[in-house]
Amino acid sequence: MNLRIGHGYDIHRIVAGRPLILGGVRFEVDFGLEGHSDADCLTHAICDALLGAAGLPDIGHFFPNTDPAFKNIDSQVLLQRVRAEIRQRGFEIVNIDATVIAEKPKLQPRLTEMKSTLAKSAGLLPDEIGLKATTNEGIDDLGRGLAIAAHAVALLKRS
Ligand SMILES: Nc1ccn([C@@H]2O[C@H](COP(=O)(O)O)[C@@H](O)[C@H]2O)c(=O)n1
Ligand SMILES: C[C@@]1(CO)OP(=O)(O)OP(=O)(O)OC[C@H]1O
Repeated sequence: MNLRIGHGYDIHRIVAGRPLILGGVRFEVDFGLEGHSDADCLTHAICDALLGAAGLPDIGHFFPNTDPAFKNIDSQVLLQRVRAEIRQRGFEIVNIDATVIAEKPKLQPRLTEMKSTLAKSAGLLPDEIGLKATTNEGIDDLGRGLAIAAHAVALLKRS
């Protein structure tokens, strides 16, 4: 089997006055993430892991942050488009694993919902997605709650 691994990372600054969306799930908190799209850094890291595994350029190449078409776009739409791009090139997703680094909010109670939302967009079963949350233990700007970041890896096989 021809397997290909990819890695993705994204970070977005915390700001007031925007909704917080992570893994396609909205959190009812008084802050959100800055960005051109809905700023869902978890979904962006997953998109980059998938694109990287396929040997393709990153998310900004496909969905430029200068293009008004992507203003406030739901990142689940971007993930669905990334899935289509890699399928067109003969790849199928085997699994995805990701970690969100956030001081707040507590993500653990919503991880199942996030996995299920991401799985739908990626065309996977929920147990083909791994998802964890950790704080940055108060260290640096992530630890001071100034941003939320995510790392992801993805495995593809030739279909
Ligand atoms: N935003 C977060 C961060 C962490 N968790 C959960 O808490 C556990 C302990 O976090 P540490 O940073 O001390 O490792 C972690 O394993 C997660 O289950 C969370 O839900 N949301
Ligand atoms: C998602 C895109 C869409 O324009 O915009 P942002 O929300 O700014 O996200 P980022 O990860 O900084 O850049 C990637 C862009 O493709």
